[in-house]
Amino acid sequence: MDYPGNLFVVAAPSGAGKSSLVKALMELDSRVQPSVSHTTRAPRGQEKHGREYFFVSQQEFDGMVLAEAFVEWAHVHGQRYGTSKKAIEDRIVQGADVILEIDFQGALQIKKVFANAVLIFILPPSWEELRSRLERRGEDSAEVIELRLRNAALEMAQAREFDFVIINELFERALFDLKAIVHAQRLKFAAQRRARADTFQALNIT
Ligand SMILES: Nc1nc2c(ncn2[C@@H]2O[C@H](COP(=O)(O)OP(=O)(O)O)[C@@H](O)[C@H]2O)c(=O)[nH]1
Ligand SMILES: Nc1ncnc2c1ncn2[C@@H]1O[C@H](COP(=O)(O)OP(=O)(O)O)[C@@H](O)[C@H]1O
Repeated sequence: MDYPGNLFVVAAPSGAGKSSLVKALMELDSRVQPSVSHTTRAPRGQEKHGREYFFVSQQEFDGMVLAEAFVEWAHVHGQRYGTSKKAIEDRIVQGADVILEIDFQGALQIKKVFANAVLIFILPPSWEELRSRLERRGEDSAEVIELRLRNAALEMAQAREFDFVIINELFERALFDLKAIVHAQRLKFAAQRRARADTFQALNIT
């Protein structure tokens, strides 16, 4: 499938800094729009329905799975999370670049459906720093933090499957890398689309 917009997928273990990086990228680059996922987990302090996530019940999530409303969904940290078709398709058809913050299982599913999706993995500089960021964020209980750290090893083992890996040690440096990847890939895909359109025209392919 080919659309005028591009898909960027960012995955990382919890606490590596992906939400902060994606938020900062969107402030710098208005062509990048978020995909808002559905989840069965409860909202955290400042989170709003429809902004960070659509917070739904298990039954609502089941209904969406049955209705084939998701491009991908997965079990993560004991909850379910999914990207709806609605969250991305309209926007990439209109030429926007959509960025998905999802786990590695979802990222690999997306790559199967959208072969041109750009997969970016964010790594923390060390285990100590990952733990301390989760603790400093202060949003999760001690048990939830331990679960997320246990799952982090499995998630980080998937980093090699991604197109790009960014180490988020210094925030500004990691943001620069993310911005550079998005800009370079955008230019690459635009050039490919132009070359294909020119060739189709030259060969009278309609
Ligand atoms: N597969 C999939 N994973 C998602 C989706 N939305 C969020 N996630 C992932 O679920 C995990 C937990 O997210 P969240 O509860 O917001 O915690 P955080 O990553 O610590 O901020 C993260 O790895 C997210 O990237 C989605 O739509 N699909
Ligand atoms: N490079 C960094 N250096 C120090 N702290 C960071 C850095 N990047 C993010 N953080 C902090 O780490 C915590 C986790 O970041 P967050 O973006 O919520 O991670 P994720 O979305 O991957 O779970 C937040 O408190 C955030 O402000």
